[in-house]
Amino acid sequence: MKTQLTNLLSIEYPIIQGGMAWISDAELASAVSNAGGLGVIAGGNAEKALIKNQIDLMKSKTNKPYALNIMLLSPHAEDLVDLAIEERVPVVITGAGSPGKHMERFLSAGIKVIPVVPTVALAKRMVQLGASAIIAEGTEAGGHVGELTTMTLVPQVADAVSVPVIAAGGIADGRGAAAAFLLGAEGIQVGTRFLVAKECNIHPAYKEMILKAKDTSTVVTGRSTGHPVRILKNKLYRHYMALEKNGASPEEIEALGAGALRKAAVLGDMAWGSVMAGQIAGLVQTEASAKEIIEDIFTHMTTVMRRKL
Ligand SMILES: O=C(O)COc1ccc(-c2c[nH]c(CNC(=O)Nc3ncc(Sc4ccccn4)s3)n2)cc1
Repeated sequence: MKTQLTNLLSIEYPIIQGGMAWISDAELASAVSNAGGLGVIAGGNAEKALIKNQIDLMKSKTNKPYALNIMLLSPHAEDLVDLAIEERVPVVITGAGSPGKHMERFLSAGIKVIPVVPTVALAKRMVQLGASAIIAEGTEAGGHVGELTTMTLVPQVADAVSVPVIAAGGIADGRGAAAAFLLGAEGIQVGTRFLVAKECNIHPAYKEMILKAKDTSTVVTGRSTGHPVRILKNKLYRHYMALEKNGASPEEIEALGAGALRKAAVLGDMAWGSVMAGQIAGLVQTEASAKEIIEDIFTHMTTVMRRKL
């Protein structure tokens, strides 16, 4: 399927795998890239050496395009900016902040930058700074989220910028993909459904929790600390709510989240880990390979579009 995004990135399908901290490693990313999408290695809060290993592994597993996702709240973000330039990473995706101060260095190194944004204003600012495309991520997404829904954010960003827009948040099958393209997107970003990809190395308990999730299984915590994050409801969530209700300080609440995502993804602690997932988790019912997931989404999308149009 050709779109402005597949042309820009030289990929076969207009799909980007969500860069999920502690989850999106070279095994998942290379499977997605080899299947024709854009595989993404997540920098998360990891140190430079660990991500360099993942980039080396990626280069050994695929010669297709891929991206490094740099989470700008990370204390190691500056190091990962250096690493992306040193390793000549083809695409950098940024999240949880504005990559403005790094844009010139990325562009000078020939790196395509695709910021994730939660608002039109940020999208316009990023394009002015030289972004090659924009991921407009709705509040339906897992992890760190803005306030606007995908349905409302995507068409407004598409009207506001001249570069390709990728829709993210709440997309897991052909219907979501069809909706995204009708809203003006040139591609989609999918995170939650790739959590149950066979090549995704999260703890089996995490996958089980995604497969059992319902429409109302997620909630956004941390609005009071300025870092709203969508997670599956569990004991950690109920403890967050009790702290917020009892007037705990933002520092106390933030402290609860430190290392909580690793606790969920690596250690499989579904009670006290931060089990990040999007609202579409309720639609994710079966495990499959990254290739099967990608082909299912676009086959389903073609069927839906033919039937409806
Ligand atoms: O600088 C400004 O004006 C504010 O700019 C932005 C504000 C928000 C965003 C944004 C929203 N969503 C995304 C992309 N998605 C994400 O970044 N999702 C994430 N999930 C888990 C993460 S790790 C984390 C994060 C917060 C607290 C604790 N841990 S990051 N970026 C992007 C830019």
